[in-house]
Amino acid sequence: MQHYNLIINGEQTGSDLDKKEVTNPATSEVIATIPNGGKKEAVKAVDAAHEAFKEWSQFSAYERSELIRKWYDLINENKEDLARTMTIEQGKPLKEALGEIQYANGFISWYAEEGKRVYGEQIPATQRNKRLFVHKQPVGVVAVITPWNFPAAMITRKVAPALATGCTVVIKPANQTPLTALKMAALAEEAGIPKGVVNVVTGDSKSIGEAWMQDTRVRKLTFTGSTEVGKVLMKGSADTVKKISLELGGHAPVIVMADSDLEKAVDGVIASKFRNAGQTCVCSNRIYVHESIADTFSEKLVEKVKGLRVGNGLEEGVDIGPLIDEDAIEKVRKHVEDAVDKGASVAYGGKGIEGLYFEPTVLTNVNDDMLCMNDETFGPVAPITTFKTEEEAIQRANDSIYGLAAYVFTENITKGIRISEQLEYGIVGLNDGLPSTPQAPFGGFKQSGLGREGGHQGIEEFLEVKYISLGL
Ligand SMILES: NC(=O)C1=CN([C@@H]2O[C@H](COP(=O)(O)OP(=O)(O)OC[C@H]3O[C@@H](n4cnc5c(N)ncnc54)[C@H](OP(=O)(O)O)[C@@H]3O)[C@@H](O)[C@H]2O)C=CC1
Ligand SMILES: O=C(O)CCCC(=O)O
Repeated sequence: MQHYNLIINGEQTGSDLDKKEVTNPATSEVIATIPNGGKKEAVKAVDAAHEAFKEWSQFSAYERSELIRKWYDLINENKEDLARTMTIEQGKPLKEALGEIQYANGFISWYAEEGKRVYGEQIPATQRNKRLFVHKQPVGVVAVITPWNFPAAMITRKVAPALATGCTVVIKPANQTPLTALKMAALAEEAGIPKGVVNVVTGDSKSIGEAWMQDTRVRKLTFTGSTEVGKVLMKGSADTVKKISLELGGHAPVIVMADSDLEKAVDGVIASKFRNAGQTCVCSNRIYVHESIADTFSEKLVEKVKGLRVGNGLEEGVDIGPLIDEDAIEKVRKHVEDAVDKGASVAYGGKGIEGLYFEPTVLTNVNDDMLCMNDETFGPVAPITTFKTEEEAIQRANDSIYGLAAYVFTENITKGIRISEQLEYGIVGLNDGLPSTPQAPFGGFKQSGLGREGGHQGIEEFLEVKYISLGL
């Protein structure tokens, strides 16, 4: 079995530490071990990143771009291996893992270019003898904490813009899926990105997080994960007043209007709901269908869901892999049981399968009091409820503490825009079940987070604005 090391200051280190096991959720086999790092390693990583910042921040944007682009090329050359590693540590089907590597690399290629467009400004002065300039500078050392559901893309969506601006990073990938991240960081070294610019620490998340939150040299935290941990990190960052970006939980509503193209709507829900076995924060969680088309929509959805194959993600033709762990299965089971107890019908699926697998499930006759309509299921369950009017659908869709993604299906584009504008969500897929893309801003309203990742908005999160007033 392979043992992976921490990457600090360009060195593979930590083989003397206690080990944590990484398991394959498809088989429950231990596939690798990683160091159980803690405060000491977290501080060493910041030492390295802080030192490396002095040089890396002085590279020109074009020099950094060239190295970041080499990293892109190496990831591309190694995409099959990275995807396989992802499937065995995370569970998602190989075709989806490959798609994620390409998506992740999309952030690298996009920000390799966007770093060249960090423009300043000159502001007209009041007096003749003054010149007013605005510069943008990298914030400094950035702490990056990522979840297990997207082991590659959540890293690059943060690290690529950070590196493009001249920041250096200390990364804590999820301990359940650290291998893809460690391999990608090793490729960054191989690409010639200077030592200390990209550091990775695995281990005791609480100690590592606390060390970084308390360290005044860490100027920014960027996190994707649960709202609960996001709040802990937000509080922890307050003492040193760090900049923070948080990409937290979601509870995406889907509104299917009576005039929607049903094929498009069903395909959109399949894409958004069953991607990564329902384990994304932009997965549709609540499906509001106009009462006049609800039966037809449900029948068509069930027909398509029947065609989804569940199994080990390494097998050809599998669409839905295992969930990440026993807690995830338990949560999904609880949501289905609660819905059935409160009157929902199981139109398809509804049960766990041996191991960490759960049948893709469609529930009908769902109401707003059910757990699945209020709490992120993070599993392959599609709950369908009906509505009578546009106002009712919008009001119920907005009735959530979350505000990450929402979806609307209608062939009337005026209506589609009108509804999209009223939804209190950071991302709206209008006749589109997969809106995420590197060049567009990703992030949420309300308790779904702060800041944006992706797009030109995503690079601003890593920049400080400096105003220089020149007296002539
Ligand atoms: N927005 C999103 O994309 C995601 C949302 N979620 C939601 O959150 C639920 C729980 O998932 P879970 O994986 O537990 O998410 P967490 O928020 O617990 O984990 C996300 C990351 O934060 C780390 N972490 C956990 N606690 C701390 C801490 N005190 N200080 C610093 N870092 C910490 C984790 O480390 P480690 O786990 O390695 O110990 C992991 O790297 C899911 O069921 C889902 O509802 C989950 C993942 C992604
Ligand atoms: O936050 C997540 O669940 C991962 C991001 C998914 C996406 O980029 O579409």
